[in-house]
Amino acid sequence: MSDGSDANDANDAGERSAATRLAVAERAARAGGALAVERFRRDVDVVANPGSINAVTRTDRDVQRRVVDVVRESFPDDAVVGEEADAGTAVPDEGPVWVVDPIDGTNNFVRGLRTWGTSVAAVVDGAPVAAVNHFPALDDTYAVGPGGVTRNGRAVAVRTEDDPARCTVAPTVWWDADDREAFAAAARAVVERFGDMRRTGSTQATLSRVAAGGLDGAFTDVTPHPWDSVAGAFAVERAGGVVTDLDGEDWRWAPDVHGLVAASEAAHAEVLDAARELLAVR
Ligand SMILES: O=P(O)(O)OC[C@H]1O[C@](O)(COP(=O)(O)O)[C@@H](O)[C@@H]1O
Ligand SMILES: [Mg+2]
Repeated sequence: MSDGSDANDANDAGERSAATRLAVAERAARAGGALAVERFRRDVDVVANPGSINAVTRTDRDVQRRVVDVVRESFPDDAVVGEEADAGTAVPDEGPVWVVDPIDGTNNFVRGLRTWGTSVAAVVDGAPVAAVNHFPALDDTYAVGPGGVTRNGRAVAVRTEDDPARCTVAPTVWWDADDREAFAAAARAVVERFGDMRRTGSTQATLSRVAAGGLDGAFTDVTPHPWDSVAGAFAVERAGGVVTDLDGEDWRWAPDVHGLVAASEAAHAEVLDAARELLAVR
């Protein structure tokens, strides 16, 4: 009869591997962020989609290369899903993959606003095991792993406020120009239900702030890109929050997942109700 030690050994090995991946994610995000912050407000070169929400800078591309180089030093054979070229765009259900957004919040980066960061998540068999969202111009680094969530090395957790009038919620991810009724409905749902609203220009920053209690919740009814959402959603969940789709089912990135509702446990039901108001305008 087993004394359970095999299962314990497997758990230990899993945690060790998550801890290794977390260390690599942090090294990679810091290396990428260091390159970006050197150029911030000095050398910002938009190379695609100037003036648009989808602007791309030379730095986005260079940072992704640097992040991937650091990951490959330790995990040369793992797949990469990333916002810029030479990477996949969908998270596979099997195997290890690194989900990379070199600069989440490129528009803020271009305009000299500080809320942008480098996001690196390690996913194994479809589930995140470690992630880092590094915001060098803010000096904030969120790390998510077996031990929970830290910001600059100190543990953080979601807020416990359950009075919507004292909650601040963010409609996030962005709605295209022909989708402004949904955007307006999202904003209306927030201002009519909650104390206040925020929009940061970076979904990873928004989700990181939910994880750390700076915001009570965030939601969208669109399917986010994995690089905009996986690390931050994992942070919210590991910080004690709840992350679902628009049907209230556990959220996991998939190409057809319907929306994202990430909130503290105390606020999630109300944030989900707000998000579901968007069903009426579709
Ligand atoms: O939280 P907000 O203000 O809706 O910001 C959302 C924007 O942030 C982003 O995460 C920015 O992503 P990129 O800068 O990597 O393109 C997008 O999802 C979206 O355009
Ligand atoms: Mg992004």
